[in-house]
Amino acid sequence: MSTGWPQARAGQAIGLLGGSFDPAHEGHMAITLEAIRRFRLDRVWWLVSPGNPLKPRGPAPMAQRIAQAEQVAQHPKVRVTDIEARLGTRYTAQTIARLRARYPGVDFVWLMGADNLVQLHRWQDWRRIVETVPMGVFARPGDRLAARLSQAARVYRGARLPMHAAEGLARAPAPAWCFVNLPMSAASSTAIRADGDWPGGG
Ligand SMILES: Nc1ncnc2c1ncn2[C@@H]1O[C@H](COP(=O)(O)OP(=O)(O)OP(=O)(O)O)[C@@H](O)[C@H]1O
Ligand SMILES: O=C(O)c1ccc[n+]([C@@H]2O[C@H](COP(=O)([O-])O)[C@@H](O)[C@H]2O)c1
Repeated sequence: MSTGWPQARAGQAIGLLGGSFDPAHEGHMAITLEAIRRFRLDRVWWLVSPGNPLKPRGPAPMAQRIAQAEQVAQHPKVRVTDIEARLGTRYTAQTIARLRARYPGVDFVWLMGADNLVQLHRWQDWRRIVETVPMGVFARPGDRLAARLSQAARVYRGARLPMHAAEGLARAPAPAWCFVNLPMSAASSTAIRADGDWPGGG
């Protein structure tokens, strides 16, 4: 079980993949590995959320989601964490502010799928997030077009880096974001829960 604070040194580039992970699946791993490669990240931390503020249904218990995520995230550069539970945060803007204070000199990059870019403008202090950390956004089946047309993409269209500049994203001053087209994974927690393959699912 991942407890304790992960280590990071000043100068390192750390990707943050926040999620419900209810349960974790190959899609999470696919974007994590792509982020490490494209953005030259030293590590990716999975932030297992105590509960997405926009999702009405509560997730399976934290300990269960963490244990399952650790089975999926078998990679030396990937760390599953309960950081948000420790910090007592579930809003990303607050989490990022607290992490930056706790890890001075570390370059954090927020990672998410295209479906989350579509609704980013509904998150608490969403502009502060975009203006604080660079963001890597990953194509997801069905959401590519909506992501491009999203409010966040339109407001920050001038801050978008082309794919060939992705390796500089972590060191770029915010706002900066990059949309990554990759062989898309159709995996989703919703589908796994619907199949009845996740005991925490409802
Ligand atoms: N197949 C995928 N391709 C791209 N991004 C993904 C994929 N699956 C999850 N993500 C991204 O990973 C992050 C965490 O996802 P989350 O834990 O909510 O899984 P999910 O499959 O989207 O769950 P649910 O179906 O319950 O909404 C989100 O930013 C999400 O967009
Ligand atoms: O900060 C917010 O207002 C906010 C609203 C919705 C989602 N988020 C974060 O987005 C991440 C992805 O959530 P999910 O449930 O789609 O995996 C996770 O870290 C959530 O805490 C954050």
